Amino acid sequence: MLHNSEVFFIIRARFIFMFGLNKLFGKLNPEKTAILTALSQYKSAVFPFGIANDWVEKVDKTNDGFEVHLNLPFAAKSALLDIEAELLEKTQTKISLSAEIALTSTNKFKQIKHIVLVASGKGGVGKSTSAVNLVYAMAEQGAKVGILDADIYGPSIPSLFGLEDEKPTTKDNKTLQPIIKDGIKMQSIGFLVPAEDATVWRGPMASQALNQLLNETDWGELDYLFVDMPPGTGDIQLTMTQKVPASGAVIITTPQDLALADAQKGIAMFNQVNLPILGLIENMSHYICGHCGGKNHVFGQQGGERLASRHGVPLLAEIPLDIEIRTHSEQGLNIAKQPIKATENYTACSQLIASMLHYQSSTDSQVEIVMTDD
Ligand SMILES: Nc1ncnc2c1ncn2[C@@H]1O[C@H](COP(=O)(O)OP(=O)(O)OP(=O)(O)O)[C@@H](O)[C@H]1O
Repeated sequence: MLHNSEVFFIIRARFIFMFGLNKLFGKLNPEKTAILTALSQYKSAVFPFGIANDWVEKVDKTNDGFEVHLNLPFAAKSALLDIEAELLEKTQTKISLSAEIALTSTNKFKQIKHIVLVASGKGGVGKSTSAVNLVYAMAEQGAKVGILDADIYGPSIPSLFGLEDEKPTTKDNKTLQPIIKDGIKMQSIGFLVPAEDATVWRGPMASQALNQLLNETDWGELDYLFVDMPPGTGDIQLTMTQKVPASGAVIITTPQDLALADAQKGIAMFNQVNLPILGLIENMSHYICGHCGGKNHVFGQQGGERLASRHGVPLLAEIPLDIEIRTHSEQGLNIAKQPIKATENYTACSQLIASMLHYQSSTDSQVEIVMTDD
């Protein structure tokens, strides 16, 4: 038997559904209703609750099907092809999707919706390379993205973007303009002081420098700002973590035991300050043989998976050890615009991060799906 609150929930849900449809189309139309139903039933790791009706901006009839425009509340534009394929299968109608990315979350800092820390317990595991490639992938999903190089002791953002000779400018003598490449805004101590000066900085100076770079850069509006943290889990990293109003952290590790042990310390550090861990990325996870296509687990197997499941955090990606990743990074190339296989990993990973940040901060979606039994 239904309880009062359940009856209320059902009436409310129906009201929202009907009102939403009427608002969109004036009068209900069976073909359009079927499209909305199919969209809401589409499920994937990135869209665990389907495509909500209120993300649908408009549905237009064309000569051979429909055009549907979405306002997606997180960056996942390249999922549209997959969604189109499922809609075709379900409705037997050709449906072309287009989308704008319009985050609904409130700003976490100034005009920045989300700040994501990219950390590693150990140096040299590919943290900066992964951070830069995630940023490229996220921008390709239609988001406004920035990256802050907090790796004060070894700033590598200028070289990974191929912008070593750039110098930030100021319009008002108070704030620095970020350097911009492919629409991505960036700031790094490496643009401001010679590398040898940065390496001698002590802890307080390092976290002060991070604060200044974050506060005194004119970031403008950003959906996601990634922070490339210094490697390690010591006091400096802890202080930095406490000073940045981040939404979550991503930890990069390799499958080696030593790296995994340090990644575990990273998990403990973020738990200590109650910062949600969005997931682990196992970098240099395996090597695909260029001759036979076989997978070689050069540094060990399933270490990232075991660590992730032990701590209840998602394993976001297993990125191969790939010569093209290294060469593209060394040349400062935008990996998301290159036709290389490894790009898929960063694309999938960036969508998962965007989705998790959305559902983590969206109270609306929780209100609609939670049912009480009192
Ligand atoms: N998946 C990969 N495949 C091949 N090479 C990689 C991969 N990831 C990173 N590398 C290479 O490994 C080296 C170290 O990467 P990177 O500088 O990103 O590590 P890091 O963890 O940021 O280091 P640091 O601790 O010094 O900040 C670089 O030469 C980079 O090109």
